[in-house]
Amino acid sequence: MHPVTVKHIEIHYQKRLELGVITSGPALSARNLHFSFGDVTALHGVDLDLERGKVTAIAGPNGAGKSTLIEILAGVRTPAHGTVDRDDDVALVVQRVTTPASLPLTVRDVVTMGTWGDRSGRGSTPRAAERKARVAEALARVQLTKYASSPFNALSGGQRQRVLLAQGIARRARIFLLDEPAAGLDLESRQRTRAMLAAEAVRGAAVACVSHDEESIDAADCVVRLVCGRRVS
Ligand SMILES: Nc1ncnc2c1ncn2[C@@H]1O[C@H](COP(=O)(O)OP(=O)(O)OP(=O)(O)O)[C@@H](O)[C@H]1O
Repeated sequence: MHPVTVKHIEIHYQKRLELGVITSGPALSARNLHFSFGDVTALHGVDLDLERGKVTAIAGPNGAGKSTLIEILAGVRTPAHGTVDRDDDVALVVQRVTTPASLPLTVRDVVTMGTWGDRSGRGSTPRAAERKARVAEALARVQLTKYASSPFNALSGGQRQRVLLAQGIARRARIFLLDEPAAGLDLESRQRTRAMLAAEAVRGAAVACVSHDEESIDAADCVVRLVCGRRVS
């Protein structure tokens, strides 16, 4: 298999846009978001749009409000003021996740959960054979096929984040929100993760990713910078 370069991805994306496979315009629009933890203001009047087919890096120093913003965009937290408009289903890839010891799930189980029900509003619940195919495809896309039968908790933090990414892929989510998917990863793993996210954008998803490392910020199509809960660029 040939390596997929950023140039390949850009050309592929342009073609899909020209062919109308990807529609332009934001998949998610947030306006005037405010949020506080008691006396601590985490977000102060933040606006942002996430475009289909693009990777947006959410950058800023520690405590700037990046995780809070991602959680509000995902609907996990409710803003004190402001609105989030989105049509599509969201896949949230959080930083640290484990399953309870009393609930021993395999990697395949966690990805399969992505195919349960139909939260996308784009059709009926997929049948068993389609669910199985989607899970296999999603695991292959995040390069975790060989771990399918492993206990979820036995994987590294970065691998577990990729399992959550695969869950979103299996669900056909069109918006991916990731909290520091590159944290603690080596250079090769960071590059691989960036390529996976770029590939989802090429397929028309809107991807937003909290990023600390400069390479990921430079590689993103758009950058949203927060400082002390305010958007500065
Ligand atoms: N559960 C909480 N209770 C109280 N304050 C909190 C809580 N979570 C976050 N905060 C505060 O809200 C502000 C924004 O935090 P947030 O985690 O969103 O920042 P961040 O940019 O993601 O930081 P980091 O880069 O360190 O992960 C910080 O001042 C933080 O101390």
